[in-house]
Amino acid sequence: MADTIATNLSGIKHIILVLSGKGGVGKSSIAMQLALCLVQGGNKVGILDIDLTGPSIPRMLGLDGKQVHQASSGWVPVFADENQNLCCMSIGFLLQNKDDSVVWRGPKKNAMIKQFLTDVCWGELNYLIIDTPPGTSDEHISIAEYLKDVNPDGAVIVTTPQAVALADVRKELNFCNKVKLPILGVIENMSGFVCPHCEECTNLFSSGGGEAMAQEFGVEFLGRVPIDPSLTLMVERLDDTTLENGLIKNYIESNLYKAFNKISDKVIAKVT
Ligand SMILES: Nc1ncnc2c1ncn2[C@@H]1O[C@H](COP(=O)(O)OP(=O)(O)OP(=O)(O)O)[C@@H](O)[C@H]1O
Ligand code: SF4
Repeated sequence: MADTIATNLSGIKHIILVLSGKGGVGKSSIAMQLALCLVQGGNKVGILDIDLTGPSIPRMLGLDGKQVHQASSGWVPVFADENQNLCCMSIGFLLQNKDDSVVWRGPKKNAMIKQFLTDVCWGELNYLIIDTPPGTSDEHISIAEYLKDVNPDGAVIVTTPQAVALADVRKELNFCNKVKLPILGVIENMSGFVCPHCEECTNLFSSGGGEAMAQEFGVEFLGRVPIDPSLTLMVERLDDTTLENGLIKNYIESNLYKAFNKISDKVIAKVT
């Protein structure tokens, strides 16, 4: 089994998981932004969305309603751009209707995740970013187990400045230590609101919690990402425009890119 996964993923140079202790902290947005920064830097990138009950990657990349093509060699992931530099796989592409819900027990979820690793033709990629569900559930335990023989580079942990999200992240850090998944660092999302008029950053909640927690656990603090309402607008306005002319172009002009590009450089430095 492990051999099949290792063989199927052998063209991928780096595997990075994105985790969060709590839902809604922006884990999928962070996975998407990391992918966009890496593509912008000239890399070939894949996103695997293993959030089986709440897949958000297809919507975020404007790919809702797209279908996965079944080739003789396996599932062809959905490409988000004409140049085929960003591809993704999600349960969302396999559901008849995007509002269908997946109510599966652990074994069925594990089988699906394994199939994503063995049956998707990922080909040659510089990076595979794996977006996970919130918390530490069956999906996390199985992905850590399935990837054991391919030595993933590690996990990026996403939190927000609120104390409750930080407490949940502690559990996530402990989980990584338990399954021996290296921790690449912590990102504090929704950290302050940048005024669209003067670019002054106002901290709506206490700030610095993510950094303090990273210090306490001896892991790197990768940086802060501000709240930027244009992120939601960017995603909502995605239509048939190509990724380069739509999402990537708008993204690199936004405040988020300014903050995130530095974070993405730190992640690259950690894995290369
Ligand atoms: N920095 C940000 N600025 C503005 N909006 C943001 C930011 N980060 C995330 N959001 C918005 O917050 C919402 C939740 O984000 P997202 O879906 O990425 O969270 P999540 O942690 O993956 O959630 P879950 O795993 O529970 O589905 C989305 O509408 C997203 O657009
Ligand atoms: S931060 Fe400055 S420009 Fe923005 S709303 Fe406040 S006072 Fe106005």
